[in-house]
Amino acid sequence: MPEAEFFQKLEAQHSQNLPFVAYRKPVLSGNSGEVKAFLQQDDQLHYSDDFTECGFVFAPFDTSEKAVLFPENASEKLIFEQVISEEAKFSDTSQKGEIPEEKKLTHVKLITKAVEALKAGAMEKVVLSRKEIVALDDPNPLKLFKKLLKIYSTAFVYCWFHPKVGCWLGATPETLLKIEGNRFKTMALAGTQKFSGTMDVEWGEKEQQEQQFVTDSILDDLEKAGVSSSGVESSAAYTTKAGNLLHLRTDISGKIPNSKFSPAAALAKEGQIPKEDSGKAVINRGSAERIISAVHPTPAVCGLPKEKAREFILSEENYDREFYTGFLGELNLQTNVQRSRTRRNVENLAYRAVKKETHLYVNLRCMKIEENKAVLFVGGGITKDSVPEDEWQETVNKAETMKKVLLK
Ligand SMILES: C=C(O[C@@H]1C=C(C(=O)O)C=C[C@H]1O)C(=O)O
Repeated sequence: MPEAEFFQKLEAQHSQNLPFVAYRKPVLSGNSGEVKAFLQQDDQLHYSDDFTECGFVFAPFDTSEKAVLFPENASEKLIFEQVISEEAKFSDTSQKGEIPEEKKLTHVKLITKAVEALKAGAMEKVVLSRKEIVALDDPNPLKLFKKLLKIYSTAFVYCWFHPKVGCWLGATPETLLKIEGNRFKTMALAGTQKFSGTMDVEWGEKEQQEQQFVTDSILDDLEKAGVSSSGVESSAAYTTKAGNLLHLRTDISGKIPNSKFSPAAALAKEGQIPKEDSGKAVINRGSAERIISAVHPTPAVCGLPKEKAREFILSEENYDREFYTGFLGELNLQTNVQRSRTRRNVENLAYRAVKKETHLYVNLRCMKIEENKAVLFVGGGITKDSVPEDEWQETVNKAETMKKVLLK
């Protein structure tokens, strides 16, 4: 579909106050990327019960709250191919968008309190965040989405709207979980410094340690979800760029086990679902739920130990994160896999395999649009070695990702 038609349809959807999401996955090679959209046909609010549904999911940070779903069978799907040109430059925000001193004092105070708790051994890491409000001249979310598409080609870029929930936009560098068939991928992303023209940088002890916490904890959570460490590969930590920032990243991948931990097989045995449904597809869908619940929220956005950090966040942050540090993306979508047309494959019709794919991202570098203002959400990992002033500056740097498309 031509780009102009894609955006006309989205504008029409938005002006009718109907739910939609438009998004593009990171473009890591080549010079084009697919921009897709789900346009829900009415304004009903659907939820995902257990991540076995098919569609686009938008989940909050707080796991006690429900994840919103745009069901695939209740949505029109659109797609266009975006040609990636050299990353467009928008305003240099470093001198603009003054933040009131009081905001800084409040955040520094919160971090100081956390460092004391960390030094006393209450936790090993806690991720603390804040929100920041920027007035908008033009709050049209689709215009902002177009700008995000242009400047952040290696991020997952999205614009999500539901009249009963709100409007969110973001450009996140972090995958929560990708599942293709019986293979999964995830990442441990933490540690931040400003990009100053080179990827060849040194990382301090604090950053290396906080990133290692994330890697270890994800591996641990996977093991608890039935993915044994022998089936998991993880890379060495390396430097990756996200907008004007650098992070430390470890890639983790592996095979999802079936049978033993399969809720589907168990249900079939108990006669709760038909025997034929205890097959692989169902098994893997059950596994998706188990893995999502095991890893989210990772210590990249919550902390360690997870429950203590979560309690600290909910009681001390003093605002509602809503969907920031939640996750979003494609859930159990069918993709056609073309296999070679060998005689055996042709006879077995195996050249037209259908795979289910789930691709979820952590909702970071994001904002909520409310009438004539944007509410930005930014945070960072705190350990006992954190310097409160530096942690404040890190949130200022992170806020630039969204400010680049907001400020003139
Ligand atoms: C919490 C955020 O980012 C996360 C925290 C990071 C850190 O503490 O260094 C780095 C990347 C993200 O995992 C955010 O962008 O708001």
